[in-house]
Amino acid sequence: MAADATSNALTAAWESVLAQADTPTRARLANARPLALHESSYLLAVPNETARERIETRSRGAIEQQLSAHHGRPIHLAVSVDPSLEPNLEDDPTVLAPELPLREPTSGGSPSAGAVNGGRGPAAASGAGAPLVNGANGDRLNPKYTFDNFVIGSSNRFAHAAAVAVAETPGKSYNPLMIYGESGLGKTHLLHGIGHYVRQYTPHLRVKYVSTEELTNDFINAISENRTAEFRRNYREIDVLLIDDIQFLESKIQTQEEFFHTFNTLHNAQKQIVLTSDRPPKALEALEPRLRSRFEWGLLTDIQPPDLETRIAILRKKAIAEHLMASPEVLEFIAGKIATNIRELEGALIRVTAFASLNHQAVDLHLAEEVLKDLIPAGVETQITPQLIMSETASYYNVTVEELCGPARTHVLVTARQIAMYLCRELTDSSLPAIGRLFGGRDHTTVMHANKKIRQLMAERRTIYNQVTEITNRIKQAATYRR
Ligand SMILES: Nc1ncnc2c1ncn2[C@@H]1O[C@H](COP(=O)(O)OP(=O)(O)OP(=O)(O)O)[C@@H](O)[C@H]1O
Repeated sequence: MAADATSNALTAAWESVLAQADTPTRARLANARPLALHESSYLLAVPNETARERIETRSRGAIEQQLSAHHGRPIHLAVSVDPSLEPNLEDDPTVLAPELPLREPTSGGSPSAGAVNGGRGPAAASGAGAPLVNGANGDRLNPKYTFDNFVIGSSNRFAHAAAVAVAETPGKSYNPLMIYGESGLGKTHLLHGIGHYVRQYTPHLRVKYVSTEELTNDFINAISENRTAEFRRNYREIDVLLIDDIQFLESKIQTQEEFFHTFNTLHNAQKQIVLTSDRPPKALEALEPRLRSRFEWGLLTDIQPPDLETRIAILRKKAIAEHLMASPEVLEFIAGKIATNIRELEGALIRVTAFASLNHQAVDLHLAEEVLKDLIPAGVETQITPQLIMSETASYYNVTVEELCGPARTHVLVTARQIAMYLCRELTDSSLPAIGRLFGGRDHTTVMHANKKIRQLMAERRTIYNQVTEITNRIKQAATYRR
């Protein structure tokens, strides 16, 4: 009853805001959802960073005024990003649409992409960023991530075999199956591979794929809207539950509690659970011990970085699948350059072939060397830290690091911030949440968004590509100087 009253008060306040809003504000609020009113803070969720920026910069005053009038006391608006509110997970590409009034980069049009480590660059769009489709069971699987497209080598043979075993007899072989390993080594690919396989060969089974971030958002929304029964049905009436990046459950106490019960329900009913993580359960220190121990009940398997032969084989497969023309010696050259992340490996191949095609040149060794000349050789320790990236980016845009981490959302600051976040992800091992914390305590979804946005803009706009390249060069120079 009390919850109903709270929810009614929240809705009534929101309706009063919408009623008073002018047309542009109403458009900005189209997919917004009020989450909670806590004392003098009104919490609103919007689907993406663009919407948040627009509301913060253009509509905050009017909304706060109306909320304060409605409640008869000063109300502060807090806007969070919840990507699940997005009808289609693609972002609004207009966030940085107007060209920025910035000084021109000193070196334009360098063939080397911005990111020195082979960056996910524009290329990544065809990999992890590829669209997810809704399957018959409501699961969302990337059509490219199948077992057929997965190259097996000594580094991933065991994980692949375990994934196939689980896909063939869900709930019977290993439960849960937990695959862990560093970023970009194929964990998500295997998870989707299981999903595809089950859908193809046992279509009556219900498969659900979610990232831990979506799971957490779903749970928060369910609580705030009194829909926990529905949430439980959605996660418990499932035959194969595939959860990506479970490390993001760390420190989320309430979601952990809920997931604990979901896990038990599924496990008791012999339903299959598959998890991926960047670390083994033991290293997930901010996870409840009872969950950690459950993750160890079934089979734990890691994925290691691939050896040279596997890397070449992955590139060959990718080149064939994407109709990219590259000779064996070029593939070997690229595979020799990037050893630790398959996403970067694919990114480098796509960058080389894209550059050749843009400039009507053949993909030969000389061109590949030129395009990838800024890559940091495998195994070389760099002194690139998030702090260095932040200070170099701030100085490039003539802003301070405090401003970069602060709340202001002018176009220049938004671009600078997103590029700095992108480079932190590309050039350092920092996790998304760690980067978010460095940038004034922002959420990891904000960092994820920035990453995706800059990758997309680098592919679409030469200005951004050049700016990222120039800032990267400066960072490298500074890091070399410090060595
Ligand atoms: N063995 C493989 N064969 C073919 N492609 C692979 C293989 N391993 C990884 N890839 C490709 O590398 C890219 C990155 O893989 P994926 O997204 O699965 O990594 P991940 O381990 O889940 O990384 P993260 O932890 O950052 O999410 C994907 O495009 C994937 O298809």
